[in-house]
Amino acid sequence: MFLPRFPQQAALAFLSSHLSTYFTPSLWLLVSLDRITNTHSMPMPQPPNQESKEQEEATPLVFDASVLRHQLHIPTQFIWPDEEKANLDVPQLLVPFIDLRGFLSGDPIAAMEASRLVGEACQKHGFFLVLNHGIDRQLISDAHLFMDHFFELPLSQKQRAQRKTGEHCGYASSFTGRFSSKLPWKETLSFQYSADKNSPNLVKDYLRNKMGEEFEQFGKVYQDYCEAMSNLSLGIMELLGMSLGVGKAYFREFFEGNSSIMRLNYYPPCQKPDLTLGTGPHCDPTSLTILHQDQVGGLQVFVDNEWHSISPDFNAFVVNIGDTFMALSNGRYKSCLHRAVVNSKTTRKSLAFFLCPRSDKVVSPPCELVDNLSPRLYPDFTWPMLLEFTQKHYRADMKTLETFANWLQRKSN
Ligand SMILES: C=C1C[C@]23C[C@@]1(O)CC[C@H]2[C@]1(C)CCC[C@@](C)(C(=O)O)[C@H]1[C@@H]3C(=O)O
Ligand SMILES: O=C(O)CCC(=O)C(=O)O
Ligand SMILES: [Fe+2]
Repeated sequence: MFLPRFPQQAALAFLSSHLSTYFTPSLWLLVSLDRITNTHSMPMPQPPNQESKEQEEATPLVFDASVLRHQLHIPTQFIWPDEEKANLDVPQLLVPFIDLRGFLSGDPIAAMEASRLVGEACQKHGFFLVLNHGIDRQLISDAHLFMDHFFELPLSQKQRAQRKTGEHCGYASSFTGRFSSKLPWKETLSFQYSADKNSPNLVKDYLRNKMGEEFEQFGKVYQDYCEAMSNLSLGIMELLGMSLGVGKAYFREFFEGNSSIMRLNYYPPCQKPDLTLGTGPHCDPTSLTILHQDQVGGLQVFVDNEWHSISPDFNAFVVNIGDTFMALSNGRYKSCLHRAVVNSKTTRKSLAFFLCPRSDKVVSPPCELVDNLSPRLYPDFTWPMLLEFTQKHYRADMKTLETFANWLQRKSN
């Protein structure tokens, strides 16, 4: 557990300056060499898990689903250990369907009821579904359609947007250059969205610049989709604030001008779906995830010591709490372990919007959520600090927040 040792602001200033020193390019090189040679000579605590080392050692291998599909044996890097292997036939999770129609039209009674249901789900496992969310059906269909166009392009064209090591945006094919084992059976395209008024076309410009002029329309669809997701998440933040007793404006204001991540997940069919995983078990390090899955199904959530599925529903978004919101709520609301399984017949797609605070926002719970009975569980941090942790030091899993908090604490000692 985190025990504050300094006044909070001082601790944060100390940690951020330490972190930025740690990552100046020349020092970063030293740190990398230090990791490779394992001499541990740097005065900083070492990153806590395997992945930083894996990132150095990964043997690039190309994930080309159209080739792999015809092989009898899948490469060993894609085979997950027995204790993590997928079970495709699991019971369904009982998650509440929360109808947002009344809340979105300003009905205070409907808002109270929606916030009660949201609060109940977030204390238990952090997953719920929203219906009548006000997002245009055509926009959702277009977002899926343009995903098909993108992922069906030849590899060389998708690689125009190739994601570089240490970066979280771009096209990644199974993370073959990033990790060397437990590779996910998927391709992804991720990009940054900003709700800041000064960056109204970030998504559109990024996609057009990377992919070419002919991707103008493609960029527009995802620009609009991200904007719609950002607005929906601010509404959900009102419900979360009401349910936690801090008022509806608190978290909405915290996430205004958010700097979020949009990710397109594309899972090709796999001849051995019981040996592999599309996305490994993890808790999202981000604040709130709004997911739209196609009709195929594959999302599983670990509740009451058992994996459960969440069935697809075109009319619903799956919403879940991430580690950053768990820290903001001082542990009241749970960020829950989940994964995505693949199947042998059909490609599966999902659209994930990861709400993240603006980079200068300090993640620190409101005073109403801290008292003698509920002391601070996590140190102050900013989202870029946690993001950097997941991209350079630690492969996100079920323990990301705990490991990050301990890492920060050791750094501050
Ligand atoms: C900040 C992030 C890291 C990952 C993407 C995301 O934007 C949110 C979730 C993270 C992830 C999906 C959790 C599972 C492992 C991971 C490597 C993946 O399979 O995609 C994670 C993402 C990452 O790029 O590190
Ligand atoms: O594809 C899915 O259903 C889940 C993906 C996921 O958990 C993620 O991208 O963080
Ligand atoms: Fe996730």
